[in-house]
Amino acid sequence: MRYLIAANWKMNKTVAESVEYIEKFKPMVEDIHQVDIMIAPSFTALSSVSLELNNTKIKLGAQNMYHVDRGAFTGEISPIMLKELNVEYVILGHSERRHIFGEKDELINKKVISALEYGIRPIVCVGETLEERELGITLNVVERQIKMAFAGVYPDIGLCDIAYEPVWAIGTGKNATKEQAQEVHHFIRTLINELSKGNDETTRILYGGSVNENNAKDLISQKNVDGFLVGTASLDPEKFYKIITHSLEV
Ligand SMILES: O=C(CO)COP(=O)(O)O
Repeated sequence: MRYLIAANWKMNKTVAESVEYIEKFKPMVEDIHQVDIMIAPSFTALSSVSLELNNTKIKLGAQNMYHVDRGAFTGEISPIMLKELNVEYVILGHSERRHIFGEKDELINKKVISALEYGIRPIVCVGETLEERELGITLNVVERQIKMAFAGVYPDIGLCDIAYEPVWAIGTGKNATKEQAQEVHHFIRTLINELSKGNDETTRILYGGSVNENNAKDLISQKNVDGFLVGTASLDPEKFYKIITHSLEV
């Protein structure tokens, strides 16, 4: 399994700041070929970052998209607009989209289907809230989110990646322990194996939620942790680079 180490910059960095980051980061990872590296900047920086990443191995991602190719959808971004900028990955169903903007499983499913149609690889985010964890329903929540996100496309799960991001671990500095992560990742691996009838060999199950240069090695050493989706720590090229190098050590 080729790991994927992905940066989700969320609503951070202007165009100038994004370009400055990439110029610093590119030479740092020039000789790293063993893992896939992806960066998802803000929509306004996609075009400039796309040019910067030309002729590098670093992949470009978007943080969201709408599922329709054009039309009267004020404020939305379509898959053809992303394709034009060489976007290869799209983060879908992030908990901030679900909880702040009210995205439901049904909409996430439409977006997954659309991304696959346009050849953009979805990274589908799932994860429980603190309340759900305390109620002991973490695995039920993750199962529902996965079954609904991939409804109608189970045989194509291998064309997607999944990020397990417990909501209580995002931006809190309180990451899941390696045991907590492994338990859910193992559950997801078994579930997608069943759903896709064994077609999931290329699906990476990423962990996200307060990943940093100090906890990355412990987390990635777990059998079913196939990479990371990093928020805060990815905003600093040195920290993001360290997370990548730790994932080369396992
Ligand atoms: O939401 C995340 C990545 O998508 C994780 O964010 P943090 O790394 O800031 O906790």
